[in-house]
Amino acid sequence: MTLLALEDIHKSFASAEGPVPVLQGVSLTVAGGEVVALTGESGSGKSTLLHIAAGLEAPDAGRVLVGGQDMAALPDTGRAKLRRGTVGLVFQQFNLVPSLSVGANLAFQARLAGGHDAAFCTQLAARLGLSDLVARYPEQLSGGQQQRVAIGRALAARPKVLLADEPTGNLDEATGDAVFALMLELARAQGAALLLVTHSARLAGRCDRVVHLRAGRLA
Ligand SMILES: Nc1ncnc2c1ncn2[C@@H]1O[C@H](COP(=O)(O)OP(=O)(O)OP(=O)(O)O)[C@@H](O)[C@H]1O
Repeated sequence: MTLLALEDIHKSFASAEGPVPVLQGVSLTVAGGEVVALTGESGSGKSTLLHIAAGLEAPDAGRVLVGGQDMAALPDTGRAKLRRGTVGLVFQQFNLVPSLSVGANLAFQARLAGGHDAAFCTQLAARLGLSDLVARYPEQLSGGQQQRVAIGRALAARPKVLLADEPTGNLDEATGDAVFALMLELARAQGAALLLVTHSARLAGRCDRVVHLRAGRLA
C-alpha cells in the first residue's frame, strides 16, 4: 500500500536572475515497508524534496499524499497533526529540544503523537548506543550522538512515513552501518515507508530501490 505519494512536484526558488527551477516534475511513491534511497549531486534538490514531502514547504505545483491524504487540502492544524502522528523526520538540523534531557527528547515525538511507549524508548536508546546518555542534555552531546537521538526520537513515535536526510552522515562507518540497519529493520517491521537521502552508494545499495535526482527530475 502506498503511504507516500509525490505527484508531479515542481519547485523554483527566487534569485536575482529570476526563478531557479529545482524540481521540475518529480513523481515518486513509497509503499509501506519499503525503503527508498534518494541520491543526487549536492544542490540537486534532495533536501527540498524531503521538506516538501514532510509538508514543511509547499510545492509550486503538484501534490503530496500521506496515507492517501492530500497535505495541501488540510488546514494548517490538520497538516500539523498528520505530521506529528504519521510522519517522522530526521533532518540535518537535529532540532532537539535543548531544555529536555536525552531521554525526554527520545520520548518527545511519541508523546506528542500520543503513542509513548517507555519500554520501546529504552530499547531504542540501547540499540542506538545512548543508554548511558539519557540523563544528559543535547548541548552535552557530540554531533553524532545528537544525530542518534534525532533518529531515536523519530523511530520512537513509530511513524508510518519516515523521511531522513543523510541520517547517518555524522557517524563513523561502523556506527552508521548499525544505525542504518536499525532504521531499515524497524521500517520494515512496522510497515513504514522510509525515504532517505544518502551520498553513500554502499548504503543506497542496501535499500529496496534507489532514485536519483538530476536536472530537476528523478531517474
Ligand atoms: N530557501 C531557498 N532559497 C533559495 N534557494 C534555495 C533554497 N533552498 C534551497 N535552495 C537551492 O535549491 C537547490 C537545491 O537545494 P537542496 O538543499 O534541496 O539540495 P540537496 O540536493 O539537498 O543538496 P546537498 O546534497 O548539498 O544537501 C540549491 O541550488 C539551493 O541553493
